[in-house]
Amino acid sequence: MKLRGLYAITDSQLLAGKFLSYVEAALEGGVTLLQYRDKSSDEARRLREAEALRNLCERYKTQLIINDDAELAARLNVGVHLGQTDGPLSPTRALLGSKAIIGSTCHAQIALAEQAAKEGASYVAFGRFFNSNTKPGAPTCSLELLAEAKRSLHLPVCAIGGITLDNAAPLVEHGVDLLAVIHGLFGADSSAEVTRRARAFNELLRK
Ligand SMILES: Cc1ncc(COP(=O)(O)OP(=O)(O)O)c(N)n1
Ligand SMILES: Cc1nc(C(=O)O)sc1CCOP(=O)(O)O
Ligand SMILES: [Mg+2]
Repeated sequence: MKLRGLYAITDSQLLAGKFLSYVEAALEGGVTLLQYRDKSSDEARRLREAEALRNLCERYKTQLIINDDAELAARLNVGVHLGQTDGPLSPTRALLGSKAIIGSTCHAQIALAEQAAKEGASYVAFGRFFNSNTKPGAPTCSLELLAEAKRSLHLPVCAIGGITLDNAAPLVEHGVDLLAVIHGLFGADSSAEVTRRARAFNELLRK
């Protein structure tokens, strides 16, 4: 499967009161990967929401990825995204199996991406590229690193951090496969606007 397109990531605060309607609006506009990102420790709610997302994703033929939590991903038989402090990649690959999508945060370091590739990552994520409402303190990454990543790695490359329709084009020009977006997608005033934005992100990646 080709991993290229919009990578929509949920945010429990931003989506409060409109969680499923906004996610469905994004799926309507086209989403290659949907990440469930919830930093709470409310296990019951996390399971309920992740199951609801899995059902939606099945309807729209979108792949669901769970942030941080390989056990929950294994329980739902979906993919996982791991940061540098979220646990080792190789045992997660063994747990989820060869077909599961596993992503790895590599900040601005090609060496981290090479290591992730060796350990079985399905894609590598670099960021942050712009000012981020969601994670203002994330380390920064340059556009030049993307071109280097495309040259030296044989995995889909994902960009994250402050991405909007107004600033995404240079990322695509530098070879990005996946645009990972929270606020620039779900910070919209209406579900119709979420769908419009999702379509427009995909349009950028088709060029
Ligand atoms: C696609 C994607 N890229 C990077 C991250 C960040 O992961 P991490 O560094 O573990 O930070 P948290 O998201 O867990 O706060 C991501 N989630 N998704
Ligand atoms: C979760 C996350 N990780 C980042 C990284 O650089 O690793 S930036 C980020 C936040 C992405 O949200 P927004 O699109 O609202 O900026
Ligand atoms: Mg994490």
